[in-house]
Amino acid sequence: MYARRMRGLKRWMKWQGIEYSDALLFSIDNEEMAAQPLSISVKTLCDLKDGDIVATIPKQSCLTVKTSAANHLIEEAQLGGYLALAVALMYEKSLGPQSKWFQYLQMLPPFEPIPLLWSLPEIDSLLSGTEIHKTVKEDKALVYQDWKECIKPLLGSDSFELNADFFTVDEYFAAKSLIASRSFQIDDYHGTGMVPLADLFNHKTAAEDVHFTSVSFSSESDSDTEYGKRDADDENDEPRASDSHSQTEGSGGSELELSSSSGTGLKFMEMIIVKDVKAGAEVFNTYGYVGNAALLHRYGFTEPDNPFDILNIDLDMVVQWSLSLFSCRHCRRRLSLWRKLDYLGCVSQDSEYFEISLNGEPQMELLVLLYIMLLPEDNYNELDLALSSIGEVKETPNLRLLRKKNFLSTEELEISKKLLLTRSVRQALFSLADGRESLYGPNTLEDDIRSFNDLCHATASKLYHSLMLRISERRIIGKLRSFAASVATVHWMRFSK
Ligand SMILES: C[S@@+](CC[C@H](N)C(=O)[O-])C[C@H]1O[C@@H](n2cnc3c(N)ncnc32)[C@H](O)[C@@H]1O
Repeated sequence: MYARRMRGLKRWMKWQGIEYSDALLFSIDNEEMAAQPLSISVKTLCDLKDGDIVATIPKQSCLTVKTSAANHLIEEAQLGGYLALAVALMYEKSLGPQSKWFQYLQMLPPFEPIPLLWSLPEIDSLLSGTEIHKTVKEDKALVYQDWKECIKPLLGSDSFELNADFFTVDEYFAAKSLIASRSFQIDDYHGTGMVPLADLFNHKTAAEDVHFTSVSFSSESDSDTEYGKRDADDENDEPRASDSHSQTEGSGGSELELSSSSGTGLKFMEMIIVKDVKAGAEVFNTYGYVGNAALLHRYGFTEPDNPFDILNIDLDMVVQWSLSLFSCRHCRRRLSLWRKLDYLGCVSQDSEYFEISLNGEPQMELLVLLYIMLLPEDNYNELDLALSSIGEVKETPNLRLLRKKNFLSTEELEISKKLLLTRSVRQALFSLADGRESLYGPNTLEDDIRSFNDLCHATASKLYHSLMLRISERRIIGKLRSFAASVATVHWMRFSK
């Protein structure tokens, strides 16, 4: 059945002017597993060389708000962002064989089993403690709210004549999951859309084989715009929050690696090989330089040993730790002194948090906060006085240590970090590690690893990926403990001069 649909898709791509190399093989990996959603990968039948162009995709063949037959409806209903694209997708599905994308839609999975589509008990049992537990629950509520406020009213309207069966809340969640896992930012005019062929490539972290380039008719070499990679520090690499229309854009769209700032003049996108690929191998794209939390959140899978994994500790947890040792007044004053020194954690929506890197190193801001919380009262008063003085501020050793300008050079930063790692700060890091670990519930890391090793990936995909995420995060907690156990070797001399 799938082979016939695949032939239909290939014929359709030809009609649409989508050209691709004969070397590309679209392989259905799990055809015999009827209960599983279809899984396609792209392989190469012969050696591919760096620079080979393996596909050309006209933008007109992409399913976007601009190209969809739902364009007028979407404009009239004043829908925007990913919500509008979801309506376009649902609308095209509702047209059946009348849709320009019928053969393309026939090969799409009905949905992608990303956590947004998991039941609440599944989310609570599989994701608790992980970086995405709270976000996924919030996403679920917001997506439902979007449907109720923006899509449901369209169903009762005579002017739109929508087939309600294709616009149910379940269909909306399904459309959101497909957009999250396989939409691309095309250009300013088309916005985000579904890009046939490009969305068949699987992801490999930081080891992709193809990039995308937008090509103009007139001057190809001048106007090429690279799409393949994001900068490692691209802020879009984190799950994002809403835009103007929908509050749930972060959960709805991922913008796979095809983004462009190009204008409307560029009519095609090209897929270019960026490193040699041997015959028979899979050809991978990259969906961005992101850790397992973001991969699971947006695309429904994780990777072992992901170098972009990270762990966060909420400011709330630090405050709770502090309240377990000190009075409320103490905590408030110390926190405000930390802010007076111009410190801030990472901020996302309504939460403030600190990052712990893959190798277990806490963000400098966290070390400074712990140090201030634990300062003896005399030192705190001295520091507070120095900061409150009008006119010339009296430099004290602590002020010199804690001022942000000391962290500008790598050498000073490393020295400061070691000085901040007093015995009590290290003890505090252990307590925070314990607190963060307790969020995962009663199962230990060893229990998780044992369950993971006993699993069959193919039949227990949700459990497999959620365990992979828990294990990746808990290993970082282990490294945080090792970091806290490391002994500082720098002396105060430098700062007390
Ligand atoms: C853009 S599609 C890629 C093509 C897809 N395999 C298909 O069958 O159409 C993205 C989806 O492919 C799957 N996928 C991509 N890369 C993967 C990987 N490295 N490991 C597991 N699943 C992956 C995930 O289900 C993801 O949501």
